[in-house]
Amino acid sequence: MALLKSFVEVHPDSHFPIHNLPYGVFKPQPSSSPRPGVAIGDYVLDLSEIASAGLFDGPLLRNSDCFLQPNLNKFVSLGRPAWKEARATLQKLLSATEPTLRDDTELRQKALVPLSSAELLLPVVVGDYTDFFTSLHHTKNCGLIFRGPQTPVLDNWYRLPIAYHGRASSVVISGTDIIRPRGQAHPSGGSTPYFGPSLKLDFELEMATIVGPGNELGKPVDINNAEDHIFGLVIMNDWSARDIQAWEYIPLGPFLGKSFGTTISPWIVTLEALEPFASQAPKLDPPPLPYLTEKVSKSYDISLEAQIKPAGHEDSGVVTRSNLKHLYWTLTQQLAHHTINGCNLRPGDLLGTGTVSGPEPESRGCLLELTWNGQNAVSVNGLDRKFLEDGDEVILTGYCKGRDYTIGFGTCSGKIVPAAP
Ligand SMILES: O=C(O)/C=C/C(=O)CC(=O)CC(=O)O
Ligand SMILES: [Ca+2]
Ligand SMILES: [Mg+2]
Repeated sequence: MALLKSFVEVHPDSHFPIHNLPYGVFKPQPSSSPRPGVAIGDYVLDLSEIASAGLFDGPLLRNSDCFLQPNLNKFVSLGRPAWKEARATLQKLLSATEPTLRDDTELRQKALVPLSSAELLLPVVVGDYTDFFTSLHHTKNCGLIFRGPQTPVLDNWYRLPIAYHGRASSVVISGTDIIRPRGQAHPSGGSTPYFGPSLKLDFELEMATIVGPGNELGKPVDINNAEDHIFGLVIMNDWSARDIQAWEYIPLGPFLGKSFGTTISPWIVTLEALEPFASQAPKLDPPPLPYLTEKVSKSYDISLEAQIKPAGHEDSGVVTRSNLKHLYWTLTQQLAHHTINGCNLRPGDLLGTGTVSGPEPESRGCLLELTWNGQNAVSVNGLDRKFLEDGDEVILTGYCKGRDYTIGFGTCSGKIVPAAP
């Protein structure tokens, strides 16, 4: 690629260089209406202003009102040709050599909003949320902890990407407080369930696909077209109450132990921006059925990290570092499998990858694994943690490091506040 540089100054460590241009939804002022934007350095470019100025002048977006909406659902429904057109238009408008926006003081002042003053909102209306379970390391560790050493990973796991249907209503944007859930749990050794605030509140370090056009009911997505239905990715924290979960989820799966809150990062990083970081996906053994066999099987090299910031502390401490490339099933296999029975996906649906644990003990993606269900503590700035305490803030982040730039996701954070009385 020719040297791409913006007239907007971008710090070399910024997550948001001109190569990224992730999409979000924001309000420039508390009283403004929500509108789409892309992040560039320390600014958000207001796409409603760019559209109103007639600057989306390509054939697909010229007459579209997709950027005059309070969410990105319409834009993501348009599909890859429109996404590529928007990216080309925006990279040109923001480039150092293009005068249209650079030299129009009035438009620049309206359209470039400092990130520090913007309120970031959920980028899409999430109609449905599904969570997969595609890290072999996470699956093995959970199996050993919850089910013992006999068969920590069941045979079906290697044959299909296992998932459960999550709860879309409690998907929240980064920065939203998470109220410690109350519920039933089985006390060890006891026969009567305990009821009260969860004693084993955990985070899960995940990423999630934001679905693009989706499919009609009854018409599965072919595995080799599945990529056309992936608009981009976000970082996700699938908060989990391990005590509630362990007691309630046999035999039907996760329910109240997970549905009290799921946090996503505000910026959707597109597959176009991630393409330079695509890598060969792991070889599956046994080979998958034909409907899950893809001509090109891609992973992405995305470094992931979880930090905890205890109440009253200035600094956060890193508790784990992992990478999206550790996943066994690809994003496209997850998506194609989801539709194989005819189930329809809709624009803005959220498909969690599952907890992204790596092979080393330091790369485990949740406290359940890191502390082996509370048997050991991890150290956070000199404090011991087995599970999350009130006031703890969990900060997830992810990025791809290129030679001259970083493609980042920003942060996905949430603070635990005490349970309702
Ligand atoms: O293995 C279990 O019993 C439980 C696993 C989870 O809670 C993980 C889940 O939400 C899916 C994932 O994040 O991989
Ligand atoms: Ca999960
Ligand atoms: Mg959840």
